[in-house]
Amino acid sequence: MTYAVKEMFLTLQGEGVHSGRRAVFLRFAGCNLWTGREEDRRKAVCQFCDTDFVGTDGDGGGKFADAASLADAALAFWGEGQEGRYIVLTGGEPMLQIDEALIDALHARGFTIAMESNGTIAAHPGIDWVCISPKAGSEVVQRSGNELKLVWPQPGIGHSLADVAGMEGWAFGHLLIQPLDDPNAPANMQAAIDLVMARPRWRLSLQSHKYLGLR
Ligand SMILES: C[S@@+](CC[C@H](N)C(=O)[O-])C[C@H]1O[C@@H](n2cnc3c(N)ncnc32)[C@H](O)[C@@H]1O
Ligand SMILES: Nc1nc2[nH]cc(C(=O)O)c2c(=O)[nH]1
Ligand code: SF4
Ligand SMILES: [Mg+2]
Repeated sequence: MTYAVKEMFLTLQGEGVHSGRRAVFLRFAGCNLWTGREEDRRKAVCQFCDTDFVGTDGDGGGKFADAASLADAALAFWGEGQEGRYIVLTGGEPMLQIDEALIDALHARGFTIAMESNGTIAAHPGIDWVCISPKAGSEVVQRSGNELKLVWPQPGIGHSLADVAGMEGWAFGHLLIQPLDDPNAPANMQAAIDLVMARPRWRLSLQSHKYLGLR
């Protein structure tokens, strides 16, 4: 299997429970909820994406012929040291490309594997930390995992508290609300705070890399 990778880089995980953790980010090309082209955004299922995942032309990106060469490249980004090796598989939608061979190759190199997914494709069982971020208008089939990270407010979910209550019945270890980053960011932040104040099982997740000037 060949893998199409948009970019790879070493940074701190900016979001969620592991925010602040040193991590290699492996961003796969392509998504099933948007083509990634601006002219298609308004008709996409997911319309608020903050990420360029088109093509393989980013730093550290490319087409990798097999799992071993991709895992070797990821290890090179981590650098020296065996402790705490952590990789975040994201995209685009990573479950379009993740397979057993890649999971095994990353584990063989000592990585703990995290994934950021929209949940429309069942998560690979070998992933160590599963983060699912539901998108209004899509069918979330992956209703269990480590963290559920709901972008808020979200037209279609954001105005229906029943949807939020329903998600509280899913099998996640942590429930997180992440403010929608768009031109209404200040109001979105307040809406996210209001939701967490009203529903104490949820906690606020900030995209800290954007405040820190990290990738
Ligand atoms: C770019 S997505 C890639 C992984 C996967 N496709 C997904 O949606 O979970 C990574 C994370 O960024 C979040 N995200 C994307 N655009 C955002 C925005 N404008 N504001 C806040 N979070 C956003 C997603 O919900 C997801 O949790
Ligand atoms: N620093 C940093 N943390 C992140 N957490 C999730 C991200 C993503 O785009 O999946 C992301 C990202 O793009 N950068
Ligand atoms: S599902 Fe994820 S990668 Fe795809 S368009 Fe939405 S936020 Fe972007
Ligand atoms: Mg991002």
